Amino acid sequence: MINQLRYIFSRKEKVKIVLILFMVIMGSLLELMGVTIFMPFTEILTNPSVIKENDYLYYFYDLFHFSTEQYFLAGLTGVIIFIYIFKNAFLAIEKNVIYRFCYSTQMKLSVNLLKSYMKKPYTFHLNKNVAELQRSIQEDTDLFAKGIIHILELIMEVTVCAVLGIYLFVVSKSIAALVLIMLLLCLGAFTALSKRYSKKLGRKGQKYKGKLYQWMNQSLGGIKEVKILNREDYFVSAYSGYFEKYVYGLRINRLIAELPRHFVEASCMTGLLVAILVKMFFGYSDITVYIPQIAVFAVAAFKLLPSVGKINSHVADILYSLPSFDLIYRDLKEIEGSSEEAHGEREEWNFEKEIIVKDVSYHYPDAEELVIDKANFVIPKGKTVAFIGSSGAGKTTMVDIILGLLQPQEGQVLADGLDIHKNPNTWHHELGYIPQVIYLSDDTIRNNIAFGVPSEEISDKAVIEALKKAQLYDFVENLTEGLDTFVGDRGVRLSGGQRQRIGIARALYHNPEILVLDEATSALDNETEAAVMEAIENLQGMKTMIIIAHRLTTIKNVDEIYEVAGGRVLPKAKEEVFG
Ligand SMILES: Nc1ncnc2c1ncn2[C@@H]1O[C@H](COP(=O)(O)OP(=O)(O)OP(=O)(O)O)[C@@H](O)[C@H]1O
Repeated sequence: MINQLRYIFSRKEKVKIVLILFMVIMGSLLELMGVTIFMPFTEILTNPSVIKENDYLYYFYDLFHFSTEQYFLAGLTGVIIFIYIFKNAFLAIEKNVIYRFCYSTQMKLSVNLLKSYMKKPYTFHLNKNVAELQRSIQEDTDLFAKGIIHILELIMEVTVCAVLGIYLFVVSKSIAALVLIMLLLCLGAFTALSKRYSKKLGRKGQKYKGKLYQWMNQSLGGIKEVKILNREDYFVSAYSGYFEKYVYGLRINRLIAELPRHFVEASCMTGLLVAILVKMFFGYSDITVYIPQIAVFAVAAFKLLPSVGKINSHVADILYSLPSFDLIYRDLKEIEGSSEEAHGEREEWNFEKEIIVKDVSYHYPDAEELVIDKANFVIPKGKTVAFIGSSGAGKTTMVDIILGLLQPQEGQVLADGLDIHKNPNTWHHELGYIPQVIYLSDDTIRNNIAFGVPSEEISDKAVIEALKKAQLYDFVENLTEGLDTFVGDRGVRLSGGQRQRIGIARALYHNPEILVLDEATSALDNETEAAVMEAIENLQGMKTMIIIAHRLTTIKNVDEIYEVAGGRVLPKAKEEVFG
């Protein structure tokens, strides 16, 4: 764990941790002062003449020229009040510093994880469940922050206990020894229990939390199909099943964390009282001799016992959050260096001539069979090329390779000699991509078209131009709020064809040289499909276009057709395709 923390925290944060530890030790010393100050207080209360008998007390009595013992006691009361106010103010500030540090760490890790996941190659996302990534970004970073709080609080409690323990030992060795033995026994037993169960429970909790996110996404993401098929109960029961397992783990871990507190309190109180009785029967019989000692022990016990209970609780909570420490460390380390930043900055580059696909072969990381086997073809600038083939033949795979999302195991894709997989940032600048299902965010039409461009940098002129080319401008112009119209979550307030054309406008916003279209014909009716295709056909000749065709009717006017079948990508004459 130490190595993980050393890796996760920056130099500046490590300095902050040292400062926090210093504050923690200061806080513990203040706690000690709060307790020790009661010893002279109770002594003077029971026997005022002690002021003159005790050299230290008399020194202060004389120094401040107190005329009576009552005034001295009043002065001492003032000091105690001050110490308590100062101590509690200091502890409040200390907590604020700890919380600020931990929650800003949580924010930093969450943002870093999101950024790192987004920078990972496309293949990383093919093998990952979105729910798991959501959980890591949200829940694991939350558990990490809580884990750090527990570690700092554990150090705080241990210091308090150690300092108070030493002090009690000075006051009365026999009582302190007995209490200490009781405490150590309790601590040992319960720490062993948490060690055995808490980390395991944490790992399971992490797994179930991922499942909860997954079922939440599935239930609400597919709400249309769910409602029509009346499958609400199925999704709710799967969700509640995982929640039951998740809360079981939470409950057991909380019990492991909380039980010792009560056990420790009961057993230590017993130890303390038995020790006093033993002293009384076998030592001096005059109970007043013990009053100051008992008072100190009472105050100390008041502080010490909850602290010991909390130590157990923190240990259990730290162990529960360890799987999140592991995950964050592993993910940040794995991501380090493999992000696409390694591909460097975008260069000034314009596509002028052709895309050459040269001996390209590809298989998915977890499969051996080649989906694309030695593909060779050329797409000249300004031409429209369609890929046809049966479902599962590899059309999308071929296009994803051209998009630079999938890196072929063999061969190259060269655009005017530029290896697109070595220069993805430069390449992507020339591309516009229109997927089958357009992802629309719950935002305005303007922001959905400029997608990812900060509001103040959006050019309305470019948005309108893109809408016109996508043949959607008339529709938007007639909306009361025009470009400011909200489209609803995933564009629920738009029709399928409108969503598709927003996708086209989005791809055109940057005025890219090459347009890649995964035809969404299956989702559209004939009339809408015709409108969408008309928008696309209008762009022919102006742009280089690559179309994944699902219906032959839509590609009558393309320049070239390639058929993907059995891993091969071969040109097809139009006469052959259309008979
Ligand atoms: N992430 C993946 N991991 C493993 N195999 C995959 C993955 N994605 C696709 N495949 C497999 O690769 C093959 C080609 O898939 P691809 O999506 O390219 O076909 P397609 O021609 O575009 O099909 P469709 O027309 O149905 O969209 C299929 O057999 C598919 O099962």
